[in-house]
Amino acid sequence: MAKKGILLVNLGTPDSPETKDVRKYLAEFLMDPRVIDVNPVLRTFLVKGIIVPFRSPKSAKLYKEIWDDKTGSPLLHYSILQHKLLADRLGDEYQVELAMRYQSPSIESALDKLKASLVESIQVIALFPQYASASTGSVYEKVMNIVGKWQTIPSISFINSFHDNELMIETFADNGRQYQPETYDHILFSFHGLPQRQLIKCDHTDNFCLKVDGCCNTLNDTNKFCYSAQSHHTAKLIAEKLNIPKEKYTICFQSRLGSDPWVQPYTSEIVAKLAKEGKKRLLVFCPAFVADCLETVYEVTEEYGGEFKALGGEHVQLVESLNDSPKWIDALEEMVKGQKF
Ligand SMILES: C=CC1=C(C)c2cc3[nH]c(cc4nc(cc5[nH]c(cc1n2)c(C)c5CCC(=O)O)C(CCC(=O)O)=C4C)c(C)c3C=C
Ligand SMILES: [Fe+2]
Ligand SMILES: [Fe+2]
Repeated sequence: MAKKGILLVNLGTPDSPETKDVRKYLAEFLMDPRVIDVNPVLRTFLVKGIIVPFRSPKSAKLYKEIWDDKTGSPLLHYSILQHKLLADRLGDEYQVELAMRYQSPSIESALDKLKASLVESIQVIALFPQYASASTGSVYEKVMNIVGKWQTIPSISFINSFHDNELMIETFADNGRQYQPETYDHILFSFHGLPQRQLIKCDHTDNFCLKVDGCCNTLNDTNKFCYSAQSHHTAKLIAEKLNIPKEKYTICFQSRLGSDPWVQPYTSEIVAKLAKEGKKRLLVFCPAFVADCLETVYEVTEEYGGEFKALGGEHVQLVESLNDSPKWIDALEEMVKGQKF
């Protein structure tokens, strides 16, 4: 009997922490028109002329800090575990493949495997809880470009986002609970940032995101695809599960690149403000990531942790990502089985 194909796709990571591989990764990633969304001439100049040459050696040093001798990049390591655990869970009726949007394993090679197995359908899950054109949108465009050239196109489905998935929220809450959030001075929900213009472009009404006061802080029918509003919603659901009162947490955005305005407030500014207010211990959730990666392990723990301590704080504790938690695999299984063709 024909199997059902499942394609899990995460962002991608360099093949090694060496500068040449980081350069190759950053060039592929940042030349994506959905990531650096400016005209092609300016994008090529910015990426190939400035960002890649200057950033690659610095990023390579950071990747070396988080690279494990045996398992390599945490992002790839946990993605491989998630793939294996989900495949085991789903059994013979399904064929599950893993791909990365950038670098390896490629989306092309994973789709080729599903094609060769004559799967009856393909369900694509971009592993980003909140929708952004630069992440989920880019994965789905790439899949459509490849599959669109096939002679026979199977039934295919995409999940726009899973920012409010109950089992995912519970997994983050369970991970946080073990640190006893009530013993921390303040809690941060730090999401990957996004240029503000990308929020505006995702607003199909053209007069809501960043135009109406508080527009991107509350999810509603008008802004249901807004990355910021979805992020706020995820954070509120985790905070509710843990009974964290509103005044005890802040939603913020990290990893800004370049000088254009990104979604605010910036995590670095919040960390500095909290240190100046005399807060000593921070607990940080990063619910834009389903696997620990450079942006969580290094940026939160080392970079923000260092900045916080330099300003008088004592400790920044990262809450682990979903990684290989059984409940997160339950969430993936539920997403797969809940999808009707
Ligand atoms: C959560 C989803 C992500 C969105 C949205 C996103 C947008 C985005 N990112 C950059 C620039 C960089 N991001 C980098 C690393 C990185 N980004 C995500 C996820 C999203 N990015 C992840 C999971 C990672 C970690 C990868 C890993 O190998 O661990 C990097 C590289 C690291 C560095 O040099 O600092 C850059 C650069 C932009 C410009 C952008 C939106 C427009
Ligand atoms: Fe990123
Ligand atoms: Fe918005």
